[in-house]
Amino acid sequence: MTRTFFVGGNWKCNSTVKSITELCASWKESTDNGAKYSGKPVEIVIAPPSIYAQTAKDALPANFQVSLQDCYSSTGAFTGEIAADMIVDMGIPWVITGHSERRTIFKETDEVVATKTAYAISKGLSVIACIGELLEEREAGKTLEVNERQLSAIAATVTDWSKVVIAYEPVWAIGTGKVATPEQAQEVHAALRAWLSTNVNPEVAESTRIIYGGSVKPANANELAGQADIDGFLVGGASLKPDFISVIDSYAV
Ligand SMILES: O=C[C@H](O)COP(=O)(O)O
Repeated sequence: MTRTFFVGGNWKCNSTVKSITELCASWKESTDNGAKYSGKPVEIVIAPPSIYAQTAKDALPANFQVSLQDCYSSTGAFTGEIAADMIVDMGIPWVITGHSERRTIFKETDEVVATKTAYAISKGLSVIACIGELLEEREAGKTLEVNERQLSAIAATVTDWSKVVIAYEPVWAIGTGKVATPEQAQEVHAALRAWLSTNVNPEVAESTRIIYGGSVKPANANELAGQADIDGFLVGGASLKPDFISVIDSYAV
Protein backbone atom coordinates (compact mmCIF):
# COMPACT_ATOMS: atom_id res chain seq x y z
CA MET A 1 0.00 0.00 0.00
CA THR A 2 1.19 3.52 -0.72
CA ARG A 3 1.67 5.87 2.18
CA THR A 4 1.07 9.45 1.03
CA PHE A 5 4.16 11.56 1.79
CA PHE A 6 3.47 13.89 4.70
CA VAL A 7 5.23 17.17 5.47
CA GLY A 8 4.41 19.05 8.65
CA GLY A 9 5.70 22.48 9.58
CA ASN A 10 5.76 23.23 13.30
CA TRP A 11 6.19 26.95 13.85
CA LYS A 12 6.47 26.43 17.64
CA CYS A 13 6.33 29.75 19.58
CA ASN A 14 7.34 31.88 16.58
CA SER A 15 5.59 34.19 14.06
CA THR A 16 3.70 37.47 13.86
CA VAL A 17 0.77 38.44 11.66
CA LYS A 18 3.27 40.19 9.38
CA SER A 19 5.66 37.25 9.13
CA ILE A 20 2.83 34.79 8.46
CA THR A 21 1.37 37.02 5.75
CA GLU A 22 4.74 37.40 4.03
CA LEU A 23 5.74 33.73 4.32
CA CYS A 24 2.42 32.46 3.01
CA ALA A 25 2.51 34.95 0.13
CA SER A 26 5.94 33.64 -0.89
CA TRP A 27 4.73 30.03 -0.70
CA LYS A 28 1.71 30.87 -2.85
CA GLU A 29 3.92 32.57 -5.39
CA SER A 30 6.33 29.64 -5.67
CA THR A 31 3.66 26.95 -5.77
CA ASP A 32 0.96 28.33 -8.03
CA ASN A 33 -1.21 28.59 -4.89
CA GLY A 34 -0.12 25.16 -3.77
CA ALA A 35 -1.87 23.41 -6.61
CA LYS A 36 0.89 21.01 -7.54
CA TYR A 37 4.15 19.58 -6.25
CA SER A 38 6.00 17.63 -8.92
CA GLY A 39 2.73 15.96 -9.87
CA LYS A 40 2.61 13.55 -6.90
CA PRO A 41 0.24 13.69 -3.92
CA VAL A 42 1.69 15.07 -0.70
CA GLU A 43 -0.13 16.00 2.50
CA ILE A 44 1.04 19.32 3.95
CA VAL A 45 0.11 20.44 7.47
CA ILE A 46 1.26 23.64 9.18
CA ALA A 47 1.06 24.12 12.95
CA PRO A 48 1.12 27.82 13.89
CA PRO A 49 0.85 29.10 17.45
CA SER A 50 -2.84 28.65 18.29
CA ILE A 51 -3.59 32.37 18.44
CA TYR A 52 -2.50 32.63 14.78
CA ALA A 53 -4.38 29.55 13.55
CA GLN A 54 -7.06 31.54 11.74
CA THR A 55 -4.49 34.00 10.35
CA ALA A 56 -2.54 31.08 8.92
CA LYS A 57 -5.66 29.31 7.67
CA ASP A 58 -6.65 32.41 5.72
CA ALA A 59 -3.17 33.02 4.29
CA LEU A 60 -1.81 29.54 3.44
CA PRO A 61 -1.89 28.03 -0.06
CA ALA A 62 -5.16 26.22 -0.77
CA ASN A 63 -3.91 22.68 -0.21
CA PHE A 64 -2.10 23.32 3.08
CA GLN A 65 -3.96 22.11 6.16
CA VAL A 66 -3.67 23.59 9.65
CA SER A 67 -2.83 21.90 12.94
CA LEU A 68 -2.52 23.08 16.51
CA GLN A 69 0.64 22.22 18.45
CA ASP A 70 -1.08 20.71 21.49
CA CYS A 71 -4.53 20.25 23.00
CA TYR A 72 -6.21 19.49 26.29
CA SER A 73 -8.35 16.45 26.91
CA SER A 74 -11.39 18.19 28.39
CA THR A 75 -13.38 21.38 28.30
CA GLY A 76 -14.07 23.16 31.59
CA ALA A 77 -12.14 24.96 34.31
CA PHE A 78 -8.65 24.57 32.82
CA THR A 79 -7.32 28.12 32.49
CA GLY A 80 -5.07 28.64 29.51
CA GLU A 81 -5.83 25.32 27.82
CA ILE A 82 -7.41 24.66 24.42
CA ALA A 83 -9.59 21.55 24.28
CA ALA A 84 -9.57 19.23 21.26
CA ASP A 85 -13.32 19.96 21.02
CA MET A 86 -12.51 23.62 20.25
CA ILE A 87 -9.98 22.72 17.57
CA VAL A 88 -12.68 20.70 15.82
CA ASP A 89 -15.17 23.53 16.32
CA MET A 90 -12.81 25.93 14.54
CA GLY A 91 -12.56 23.61 11.53
CA ILE A 92 -8.93 22.66 12.17
CA PRO A 93 -8.31 19.00 11.31
CA TRP A 94 -4.97 18.22 13.00
CA VAL A 95 -3.18 18.45 16.34
CA ILE A 96 0.35 17.57 17.48
CA THR A 97 0.67 15.56 20.70
CA GLY A 98 3.71 14.59 22.72
CA HIS A 99 6.22 16.96 21.16
CA SER A 100 9.50 16.66 23.06
CA GLU A 101 9.23 20.30 24.14
CA ARG A 102 5.91 19.43 25.82
CA ARG A 103 7.46 16.35 27.38
CA THR A 104 10.68 17.98 28.65
CA ILE A 105 9.72 21.62 29.37
CA PHE A 106 6.10 21.07 30.42
CA LYS A 107 6.67 17.63 31.99
CA GLU A 108 4.05 15.73 29.99
CA THR A 109 4.28 12.02 30.77
CA ASP A 110 3.65 9.11 28.40
CA GLU A 111 0.23 8.75 30.03
CA VAL A 112 -0.71 12.42 29.50
CA VAL A 113 0.35 12.19 25.85
CA ALA A 114 -1.66 8.98 25.38
CA THR A 115 -4.75 10.52 26.98
CA LYS A 116 -4.55 13.63 24.80
CA THR A 117 -4.01 11.54 21.69
CA ALA A 118 -6.98 9.29 22.37
CA TYR A 119 -9.23 12.22 23.29
CA ALA A 120 -8.28 14.19 20.17
CA ILE A 121 -9.04 11.19 17.95
CA SER A 122 -12.35 10.61 19.75
CA LYS A 123 -13.34 14.16 18.82
CA GLY A 124 -12.48 13.59 15.16
CA LEU A 125 -9.01 15.13 14.94
CA SER A 126 -6.07 13.59 13.15
CA VAL A 127 -2.97 13.49 15.33
CA ILE A 128 0.76 13.86 14.76
CA ALA A 129 1.99 11.90 17.78
CA CYS A 130 5.64 12.58 18.61
CA ILE A 131 8.20 10.29 20.19
CA GLY A 132 11.98 10.39 20.47
CA GLU A 133 14.97 9.71 22.67
CA LEU A 134 17.26 12.12 24.54
CA LEU A 135 20.98 12.21 23.74
CA GLU A 136 21.88 10.46 26.99
CA GLU A 137 19.35 7.73 26.23
CA ARG A 138 20.90 7.18 22.77
CA GLU A 139 24.39 7.13 24.26
CA ALA A 140 23.23 4.59 26.85
CA GLY A 141 22.02 2.31 24.03
CA LYS A 142 18.37 2.87 24.98
CA THR A 143 17.10 4.41 21.72
CA LEU A 144 14.71 1.62 20.75
CA GLU A 145 13.63 0.94 24.32
CA VAL A 146 12.61 4.59 24.85
CA ASN A 147 10.87 4.98 21.51
CA GLU A 148 8.99 1.70 21.87
CA ARG A 149 7.90 2.65 25.40
CA GLN A 150 6.54 6.00 24.16
CA LEU A 151 4.88 4.38 21.12
CA SER A 152 3.42 1.65 23.30
CA ALA A 153 1.72 4.19 25.59
CA ILE A 154 0.15 5.91 22.59
CA ALA A 155 -0.79 2.65 20.85
CA ALA A 156 -2.59 1.41 23.95
CA THR A 157 -5.23 4.11 23.57
CA VAL A 158 -5.53 4.48 19.78
CA THR A 159 -8.72 3.09 18.30
CA ASP A 160 -8.47 4.51 14.77
CA TRP A 161 -4.98 4.31 13.26
CA SER A 162 -6.09 6.07 10.06
CA LYS A 163 -6.07 9.23 12.22
CA VAL A 164 -2.47 8.85 13.40
CA VAL A 165 0.90 9.94 12.01
CA ILE A 166 3.88 8.97 14.17
CA ALA A 167 6.69 11.56 14.28
CA TYR A 168 10.07 10.19 15.32
CA GLU A 169 12.08 13.14 16.58
CA PRO A 170 15.38 12.37 18.30
CA VAL A 171 15.58 15.16 20.87
CA TRP A 172 19.33 15.65 20.27
CA ALA A 173 18.56 16.55 16.64
CA ILE A 174 15.87 19.14 17.34
CA GLY A 175 16.93 22.72 16.70
CA THR A 176 20.59 21.74 17.01
CA GLY A 177 21.59 21.40 13.37
CA LYS A 178 22.61 17.79 14.22
CA VAL A 179 20.37 15.84 11.89
CA ALA A 180 20.21 12.06 12.31
CA THR A 181 21.96 10.36 9.42
CA PRO A 182 19.57 8.72 6.95
CA GLU A 183 20.80 5.34 8.25
CA GLN A 184 20.19 6.28 11.92
CA ALA A 185 16.70 7.52 11.14
CA GLN A 186 15.85 4.55 8.90
CA GLU A 187 16.98 2.10 11.58
CA VAL A 188 14.54 3.56 14.13
CA HIS A 189 11.70 3.97 11.62
CA ALA A 190 12.03 0.33 10.53
CA ALA A 191 12.05 -0.79 14.18
CA LEU A 192 8.93 1.25 14.93
CA ARG A 193 7.14 -0.24 11.93
CA ALA A 194 8.14 -3.73 13.07
CA TRP A 195 6.85 -2.91 16.56
CA LEU A 196 3.49 -1.83 15.09
CA SER A 197 3.32 -5.03 13.05
CA THR A 198 3.92 -7.23 16.07
CA ASN A 199 1.97 -5.29 18.67
CA VAL A 200 -0.93 -3.78 16.69
CA ASN A 201 -1.17 -5.59 13.35
CA PRO A 202 0.64 -5.81 9.99
CA GLU A 203 -1.97 -3.70 8.17
CA VAL A 204 -1.53 -0.78 10.59
CA ALA A 205 2.24 -1.12 10.30
CA GLU A 206 2.04 -0.97 6.51
CA SER A 207 -0.38 1.96 6.31
CA THR A 208 0.76 4.25 9.18
CA ARG A 209 3.04 7.11 8.21
CA ILE A 210 6.19 7.40 10.31
CA ILE A 211 7.78 10.80 9.72
CA TYR A 212 11.15 12.16 10.86
CA GLY A 213 11.84 15.44 12.65
CA GLY A 214 15.07 17.08 13.77
CA SER A 215 17.01 19.71 11.82
CA VAL A 216 15.39 18.82 8.48
CA LYS A 217 16.11 21.42 5.82
CA PRO A 218 16.29 21.61 2.02
CA ALA A 219 19.93 20.42 2.01
CA ASN A 220 19.24 17.10 3.78
CA ALA A 221 15.58 16.34 3.00
CA ASN A 222 16.09 14.43 -0.25
CA GLU A 223 18.43 11.84 1.22
CA LEU A 224 16.22 11.29 4.27
CA ALA A 225 13.11 11.06 2.08
CA GLY A 226 14.81 8.32 0.06
CA GLN A 227 14.78 5.91 3.02
CA ALA A 228 12.22 3.11 2.79
CA ASP A 229 10.49 3.77 6.10
CA ILE A 230 10.64 7.58 6.20
CA ASP A 231 7.22 8.78 5.06
CA GLY A 232 7.76 12.50 5.49
CA PHE A 233 8.91 15.10 7.97
CA LEU A 234 7.97 17.30 10.88
CA VAL A 235 10.01 20.45 10.34
CA GLY A 236 10.62 23.21 12.86
CA GLY A 237 12.96 26.07 12.03
CA ALA A 238 13.09 25.43 8.28
CA SER A 239 9.28 25.64 8.05
CA LEU A 240 9.51 29.35 8.83
CA LYS A 241 11.32 30.04 5.56
CA PRO A 242 10.30 30.44 1.92
CA ASP A 243 12.45 27.49 0.78
CA PHE A 244 10.44 25.07 2.95
CA ILE A 245 8.81 24.35 -0.41
CA SER A 246 11.93 22.34 -1.38
CA VAL A 247 11.40 20.11 1.66
CA ILE A 248 7.84 19.50 0.52
CA ASP A 249 9.18 18.50 -2.88
CA SER A 250 11.82 16.16 -1.47
CA TYR A 251 9.53 13.14 -1.80
CA ALA A 252 9.71 13.38 -5.56
CA VAL A 253 13.33 12.19 -5.78
O1 LIG B 1 8.53 19.79 15.47
C1 LIG B 1 9.61 19.93 14.88
C2 LIG B 1 10.83 19.45 15.45
O2 LIG B 1 10.94 19.76 16.80
C3 LIG B 1 12.07 19.76 14.66
O3 LIG B 1 12.51 21.08 14.85
P1 LIG B 1 13.77 21.60 13.99
O4 LIG B 1 13.45 21.27 12.55
O5 LIG B 1 13.85 23.06 14.25
O6 LIG B 1 14.97 20.83 14.45
